[in-house]
Amino acid sequence: MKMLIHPQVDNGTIATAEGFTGGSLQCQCSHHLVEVTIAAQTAHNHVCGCSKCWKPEGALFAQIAVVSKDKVTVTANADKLQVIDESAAIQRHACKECGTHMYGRIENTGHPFYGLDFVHTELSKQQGWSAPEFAAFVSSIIESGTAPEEMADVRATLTDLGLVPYDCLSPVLMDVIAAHVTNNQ
Ligand SMILES: N[C@@H](CCC(=O)N[C@@H](CS)C(=O)NCC(=O)O)C(=O)O
Ligand SMILES: [Zn+2]
Ligand SMILES: [Zn+2]
Repeated sequence: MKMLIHPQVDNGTIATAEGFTGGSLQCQCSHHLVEVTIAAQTAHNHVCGCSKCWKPEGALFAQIAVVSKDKVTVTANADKLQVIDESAAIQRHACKECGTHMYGRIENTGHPFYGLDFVHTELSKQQGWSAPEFAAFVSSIIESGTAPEEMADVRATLTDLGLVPYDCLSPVLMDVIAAHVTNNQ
């Protein structure tokens, strides 16, 4: 049975636009919206099944990509942002009013992904952001209430959508982490 994964991928993904140089993200408030401007194309876009990443209402997965933190600026209503868990590796800055996560930043300079921010490009009106490539932390959706019996359908749906399911990150990103650990011993 086909499962609903996330509105950005359920009906096919929007292709990456060549020459795309960024845009802005808005939170879901009806007024005084938090706005984050991203002055670059994103990379490693994927859907994430972990319990910590923000998902729109009803979605099984989050949609998330990375971009250099130097390219990320809060351009409106920054006072509405708060870090939801100071102890997490990814400091997720969320709107206090609507709960939308606007960007996640790694502050630990020794982290393999230090320098990258995590952003939900579904919050942008612009089209052409890097397209989702894979599915991460698939088994983790069980921690948010999906029955283990449904996992075969979830994995088959992801595969049909061209999003290879992984239970951690993609091999390319796992290699980045392993190389970082090795080079810092
Ligand atoms: N099974 C856990 C996995 C959480 C997890 O490790 N998430 C990954 C992908 S976003 C991560 O890198 N987390 C770091 C963090 O949340 O700071 C859950 O669902 O809560
Ligand atoms: Zn908001
Ligand atoms: Zn996640």
